[in-house]
Amino acid sequence: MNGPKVLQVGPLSERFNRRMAEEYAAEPYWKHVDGQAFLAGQGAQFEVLVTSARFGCTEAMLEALPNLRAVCSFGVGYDAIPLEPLRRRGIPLSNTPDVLDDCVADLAMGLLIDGARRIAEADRFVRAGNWLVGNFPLGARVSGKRLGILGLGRIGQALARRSSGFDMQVRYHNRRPLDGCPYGYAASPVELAQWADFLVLTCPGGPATHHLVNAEVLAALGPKGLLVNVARGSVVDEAALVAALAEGRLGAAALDVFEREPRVPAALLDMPNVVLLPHIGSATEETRLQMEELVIANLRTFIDKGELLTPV
Ligand SMILES: O=CC(=O)O
Repeated sequence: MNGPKVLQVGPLSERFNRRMAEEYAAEPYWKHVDGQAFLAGQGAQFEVLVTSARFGCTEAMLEALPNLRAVCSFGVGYDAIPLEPLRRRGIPLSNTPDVLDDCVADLAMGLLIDGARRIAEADRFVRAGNWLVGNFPLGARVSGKRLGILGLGRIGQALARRSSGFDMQVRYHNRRPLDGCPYGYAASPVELAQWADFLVLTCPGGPATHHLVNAEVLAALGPKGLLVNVARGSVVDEAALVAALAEGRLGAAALDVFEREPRVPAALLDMPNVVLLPHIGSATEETRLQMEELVIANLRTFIDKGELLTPV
């Protein structure tokens, strides 16, 4: 194929990998035993980097790509991609916004209901034969409760819309209040957590939100509070979360993301009041296909017009 040489950092679906190889002759970086050594010899030929929220890339990789002109990433978060070197070199980055909002918001709602009504725990109870011995303990009501959303962006707003079907009151915290927003604004994460029954994290990851949910926020959420995280593990001080749950200072947690994925703190594995998912927010057939199409649409637009369709 004529056109810019493409380097693909990590494998996505087989369908996507095949398209990248057949239609764009993309070089599969992950197949090189010593990727950095490969780039040291061959890096100068690549002009476009295709990666994902999960694989990201390192500063060393960017340095070994002196002719890089664009980065196209699969996923909405880009905290695994070093932005400063890209900005310095004027290299644009695209992500896949909008197409995954509904699925991530659906999962947040599912986790919220699971955490409050103890669905996964009740399932384990039945499977273990415990129903034959006694009744399952009561959960917490979902409808009519107070929903605090930390990060009212596109996904947070999709969640807020869903919560209206459950007659919930909604408040949020962002760095600044949103103009014309129908929901109440809390001036800090602590203030939001103090008010909320359920605190759901839908903010971006990265340095600006690192450990935004700390011991103080968890204490404010309290022994009846539920924390739901579909954002990034780095937003929560995981050690403080484990301690708060272990000591009964936080009611429950329902988590799709962790600080050191795929590693989950061992202490959480044995806690009945914790729901643990393997980062599946956008993981549906329909949404993943749309995300793939959007990566390819960005790549195509860059090849044809020298610009990206959904630049960050
Ligand atoms: O976590 C997934 C994403 O950022 O899309």
